Amino acid sequence: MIPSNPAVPPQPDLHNHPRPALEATPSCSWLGASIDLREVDSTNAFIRRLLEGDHQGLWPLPVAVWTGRQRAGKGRGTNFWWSDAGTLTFTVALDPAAQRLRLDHLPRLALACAVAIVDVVEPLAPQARWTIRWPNDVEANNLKVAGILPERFATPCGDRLALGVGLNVSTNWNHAPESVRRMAASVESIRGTVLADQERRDLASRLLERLVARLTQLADDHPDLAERWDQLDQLKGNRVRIRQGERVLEGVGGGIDPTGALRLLTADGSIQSIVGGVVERNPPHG
Ligand SMILES: O=C(O)CCCC[C@@H]1SC[C@@H]2NC(=O)N[C@@H]21
Repeated sequence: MIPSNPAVPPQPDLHNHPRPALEATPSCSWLGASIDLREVDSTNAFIRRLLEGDHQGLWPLPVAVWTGRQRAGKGRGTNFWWSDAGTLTFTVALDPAAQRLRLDHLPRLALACAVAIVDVVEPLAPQARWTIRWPNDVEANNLKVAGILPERFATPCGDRLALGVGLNVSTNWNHAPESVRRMAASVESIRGTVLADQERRDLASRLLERLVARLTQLADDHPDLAERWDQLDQLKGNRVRIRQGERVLEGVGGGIDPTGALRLLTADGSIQSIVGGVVERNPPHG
């Protein structure tokens, strides 16, 4: 089906021939364990049960959970996350101490992961304009290609982090809700052609590889990481409206600072550091 947003060119039909499934058990020495589920409610919810269950201390973190289908995919806040088997869907559970991550790194976790995703997808569709939509989306040509859901769990073994990723690789939008179709795209629809079988096979392990590299930069407070997310910032120079519960903040995006906060340049000339909230799509002009 063609998206109804007139600004969005029709997405090519890339789904009429059989292709290998997305590789969901990549070999990666960084992972202590990899669990591949045909179907689950949500990989983040599964990880939470794993980390809070009886055998919590026995799991060799990092653990990744992969699935071809989520019945109740979670987005940020109360949002749901729609996907199909063409979406690379996984959650990695981390022990922050083992990754040398401190509390103040946590707000930057999704950004580091977003940069890792761009590292992998940009070479597959280099003609597109790849951006990070603060705080946790990866977009191409202003269409959402990946969402990231970081969560923190307090367990008897200590704090644990879950990093949930949904990356639309070859998603078939025919059965997606209209609201999703209007704003989403896949790597293949952005590229305009299907990926080669080998590119599909390599995607998950490439992504893990880049994730490890970017998490290491985060732990080291390496300036390249912050420089990269600032370069990729979609909101920079654009009108932004952010909802924080009942509160609405308006201004112009002034970049993402090294702590991961969004700088908002407001009409009264001040700069506000925003650490949370929901960024509205299509804020009114004015
Ligand atoms: O865009 C968002 O608001 C975040 C979407 C995150 C989706 C991923 S898919 C894997 C993991 N499991 C979930 O239930 N959600 C995350």
